[in-house]
Amino acid sequence: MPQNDTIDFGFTPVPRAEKAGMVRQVFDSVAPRYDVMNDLMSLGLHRLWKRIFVNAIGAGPRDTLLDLAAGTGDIGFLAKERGAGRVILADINHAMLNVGQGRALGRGLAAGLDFVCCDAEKLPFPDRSVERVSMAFGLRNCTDKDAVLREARRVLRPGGRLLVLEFSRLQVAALDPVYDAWSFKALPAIGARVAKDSESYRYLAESIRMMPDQEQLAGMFRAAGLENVSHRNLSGGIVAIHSGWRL
Ligand SMILES: C[S@@+](CC[C@H](N)C(=O)[O-])C[C@H]1O[C@@H](n2cnc3c(N)ncnc32)[C@H](O)[C@@H]1O
Repeated sequence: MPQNDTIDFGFTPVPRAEKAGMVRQVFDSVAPRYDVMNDLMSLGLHRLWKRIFVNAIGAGPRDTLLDLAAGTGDIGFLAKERGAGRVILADINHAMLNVGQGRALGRGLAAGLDFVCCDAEKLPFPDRSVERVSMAFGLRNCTDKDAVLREARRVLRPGGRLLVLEFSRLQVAALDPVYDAWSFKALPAIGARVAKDSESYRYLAESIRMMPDQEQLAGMFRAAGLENVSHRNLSGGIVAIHSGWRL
């Protein structure tokens, strides 16, 4: 098979056309236990990272925020609670969005939130229609990451901003062995016990390692036409927030 027709699904090359379906199966499987697993896998740190991320998004009451790969809603809910105007939660996976809709009702947040099932690589929104686009822990699961960044820029109004929160590269190499042990031994074991699915968590750990590093992702932002690109490491580079503007 020619190299161009394969893409990484974690550490395994798979036919490009099959990755989206395989990712969908992962999130179908993990959806019911996704939130509790996030707390266990990150030792609660994801809550801090997401609060910092939503502060960086800075969506005000007049802004529309499009949150891509919204999953079970954490980013959209926090943004809404902090005064964002319209919030659109977009995800390719019905099971994740269904969990999110239930959570929104439980938090009294249903008004002002729109749930849209769509592919971030091909957005069903008009050009120049939103002030902010965000994506947390979604980009590494997409088949064509460059297409996602181009689509995000297309739907942003001039003066609008894209922010991406993703796993990145640790800045202290001495910590790599500990991080590897946690990712490749502990995570699948916790996944097997709590979510009854070690394979999905093995994929998630592998996909973290396959994610472009801080500089590479910044270069992809620029190649998509975003400007004033910057990034900020959190927790020593375990994750990073990338930002770029449509001017
Ligand atoms: C790790 S979850 C992140 C959920 C949420 N943003 C959070 O931070 O908790 C990744 C999400 O990306 C979604 N996803 C994967 N590929 C996608 C695509 N091409 N377009 C939109 N969403 C996608 C999955 O369905 C899943 O809900």
